[in-house]
Amino acid sequence: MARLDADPVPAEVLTGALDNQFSDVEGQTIFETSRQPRWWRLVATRDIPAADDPQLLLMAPYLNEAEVWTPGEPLPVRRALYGPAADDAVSTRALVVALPRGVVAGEPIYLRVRAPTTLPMPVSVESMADVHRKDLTHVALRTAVLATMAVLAFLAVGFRVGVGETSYTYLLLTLIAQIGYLSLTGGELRMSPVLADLIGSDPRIGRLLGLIALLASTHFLAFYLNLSERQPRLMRLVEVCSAAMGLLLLVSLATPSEMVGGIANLVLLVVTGTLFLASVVGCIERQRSAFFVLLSWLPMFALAVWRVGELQEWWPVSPWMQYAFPASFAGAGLVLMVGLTDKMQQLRRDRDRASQMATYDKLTGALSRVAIEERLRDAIDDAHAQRRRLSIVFFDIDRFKQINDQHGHRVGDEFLRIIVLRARNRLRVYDMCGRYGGDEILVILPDTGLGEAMGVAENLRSAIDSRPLSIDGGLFEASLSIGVAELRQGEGMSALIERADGALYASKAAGRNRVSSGHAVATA
Ligand SMILES: Nc1nc2c(ncn2[C@@H]2O[C@H](COP(=O)(O)OP(=O)(O)OP(=O)(O)O)[C@@H](O)[C@H]2O)c(=O)[nH]1
Repeated sequence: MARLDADPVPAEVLTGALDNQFSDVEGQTIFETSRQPRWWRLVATRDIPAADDPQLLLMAPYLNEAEVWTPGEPLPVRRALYGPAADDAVSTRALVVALPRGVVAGEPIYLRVRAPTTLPMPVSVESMADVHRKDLTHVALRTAVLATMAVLAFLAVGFRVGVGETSYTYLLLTLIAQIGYLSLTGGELRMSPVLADLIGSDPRIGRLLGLIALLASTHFLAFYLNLSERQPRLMRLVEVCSAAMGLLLLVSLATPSEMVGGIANLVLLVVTGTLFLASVVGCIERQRSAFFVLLSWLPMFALAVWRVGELQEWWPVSPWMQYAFPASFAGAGLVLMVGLTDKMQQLRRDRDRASQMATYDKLTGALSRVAIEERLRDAIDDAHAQRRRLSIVFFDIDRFKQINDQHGHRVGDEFLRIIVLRARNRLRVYDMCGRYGGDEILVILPDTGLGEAMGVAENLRSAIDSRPLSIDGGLFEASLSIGVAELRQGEGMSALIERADGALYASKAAGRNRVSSGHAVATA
């Protein structure tokens, strides 16, 4: 292969008069860095008979356009992925030009190539049968990748609506922009003639979609890694990069300049490096989400480095890249979707644990003060609405302070725990028991009148008084002072508790270890 760094009129080139001005190019890839049309000369090293039905292929063309003069043909064949020069008879894998007379070794084929972006275009010759066979594989692979991403995008919509989590919107935006970018650069977009006409050959659109994908995925990953809290300094760097990307996004709309692409690549490098560093640090700190990010990014990162090497011509262009790169996008989307769902589950577990802690008292397992008050409020509303009876029992351990002072807090804790356990064992399943204060316990007895409630209270008192508590091998006498009150018509929670509390203190005042009702004092 050889290249001419000029664009003379075709007649001059085709006569071979300028052949000595062409410079040889190694490998089999057209890699056009100039934005001006340039001439290429391809010379076969062996004969290819016309019977093989040979076709010249220019792979992964994206926006590149080629005019091809095959031997013996006075007029060129024009080929492009989009526009009037597109050939719908073959897939978007390559620009295909028939070589109906076959190829004779040493005979030149001239190409005039216009490349609006710097992307390598490997060249090969295949039989028509091979073109069709490989086209089928190409379409199957590309469809699998794009369909996977589309399914992930649908799932992201479902999760966004179902779970109500904003980060799914960023994931959705990332996927949509990536699908757009891939189908634009891969040529699938031409299946929609309207879209193809509208944006098909505009280099700004690819850049724009690439930037949107990058911006959305950066936002998503920063949220996902919880960077603002865990690594605020890296977050600031990511914010600066995001602002730069936003600016580039606007600029890329205004100008098709290559500079935008160059700067965008630089920002991409910085932001990728930052997020990569953040996820490595996260992994060292055993942050679950960081493992997911690393898992999803490593293949993409490795392929991006490989691609840069190709673009820098450090190594030849690999044909599998046009499948591996999109597949890594789909893989990353899948891993992140799983990772995000895992995070949602973790959040739910945390929330459940927090709610469990807020509802139950850790030491005794009884309801917390907030929870027992809430239940009492509901029970009172029900009792008033359905004209049913409701009573409460309020008890306090006698001389509990002494236990703490003489035997220590640990024994005191165990004392409290056993008393509440015994009390709960004497209650019905629908009675509710909560720790109201330090050693004060409130019991709600639905559908219960004062007389019956006094019986329950007496039962509780004797459950503690009748048998000493066994703690750490020692036996401890314990007793309860109890107040009972039945809900009166129109009475609210505070008034009811106040009456039960008053009765409790009446029990204390009368010598402890006894049950009192809202009015009278009952002796043990
Ligand atoms: N071990 C332990 N002690 C607690 C806990 N919560 C409160 N207390 C203690 O319980 C004691 C409550 O004392 P009071 O009810 O005021 O007095 P008392 O000694 O029980 O005397 P009377 O109630 O008058 O019979 C205080 O010494 C608190 O420090 C707890 O969770 N664990």
